[in-house]
Amino acid sequence: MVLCAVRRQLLGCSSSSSCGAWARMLQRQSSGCVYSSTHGFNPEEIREKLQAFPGGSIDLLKQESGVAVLTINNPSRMNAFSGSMMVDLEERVSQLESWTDCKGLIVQGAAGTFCSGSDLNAVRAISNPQDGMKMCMFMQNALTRLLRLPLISVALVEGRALGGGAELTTACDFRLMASGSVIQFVHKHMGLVPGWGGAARLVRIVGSQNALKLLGGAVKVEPRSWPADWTGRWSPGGTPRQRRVQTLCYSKLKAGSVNIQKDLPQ
Ligand SMILES: CCC(=O)SCCNC(=O)CCNC(=O)[C@H](O)C(C)(C)COP(=O)(O)OP(=O)(O)OC[C@H]1O[C@@H](n2cnc3c(N)ncnc32)[C@H](O)[C@@H]1OP(=O)(O)O
Repeated sequence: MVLCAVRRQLLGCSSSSSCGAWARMLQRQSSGCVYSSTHGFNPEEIREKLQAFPGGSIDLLKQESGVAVLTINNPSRMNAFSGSMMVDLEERVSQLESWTDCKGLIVQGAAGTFCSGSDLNAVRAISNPQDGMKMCMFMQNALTRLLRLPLISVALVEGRALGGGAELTTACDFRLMASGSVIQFVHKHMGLVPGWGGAARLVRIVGSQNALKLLGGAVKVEPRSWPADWTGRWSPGGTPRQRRVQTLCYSKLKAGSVNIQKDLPQ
């Protein structure tokens, strides 16, 4: 009962029926991967290969408020994803799937930057196309499950979100960018297409023409250069859902670890 009251307060519901409506609105398929054995995908096999490239971690902080914080933590490589971090991510998503009282998720990078994509050393070492494909399938599954969590998720972007880091931001409901931050799909500079499902998600967020510009031109997205629903500069009115996200972000700000006031409405 107490939990329901807290949930209602956070979601701004005035009655249990409107609370139920919110729950239904947020209801999304919380399981179900893109790739399974019917596609010849064996997660166990690729998990083992990824674990051979250690470094960094993906940390999950479950707060009593029901808001979780997922931190990409590999500062010596600008929070690039090592192989073991990919496996970590999948495990953290599983933990979030089973935490039924979780209402919100903030995805952030450690040490003032978001994520510089795949660890290039690991990418180079996974030298055959078959394993590269399996790694992409693995990350697409993990990020699809992240996006389908029945909660509100926000990518809090400080510093750079490059390559796979940019793709990760598209697996969240909203992106909130700190001053001076950049999201950039740098894949084309490396002769790559987004392998973590970011292109398909991007089309849904910004439309196909804008997605083509961002991907084909490796255009830098900066806090004030793109529409509000992309960079998180919400109008004071906003939709109810956007207001809930702002509430979540403000509580994060109050906790004191991120300084992004400049990009939020006063
Ligand atoms: C899914 C497909 C993908 O994600 S492909 C990967 C796409 N990402 C990239 O191409 C980003 C490559 N990195 C960079 O451009 C720069 O390091 C950025 C992030 C701009 C930071 O530049 P700067 O501030 O000058 O720092 P720096 O280059 O000295 O980097 C610090 C240390 O971090 C490392 N680092 C950075 N990014 C990665 C990465 N993706 N994989 C592996 N290591 C990375 C750098 O090598 C550097 O390490 P070290 O201090 O020289 O040992």
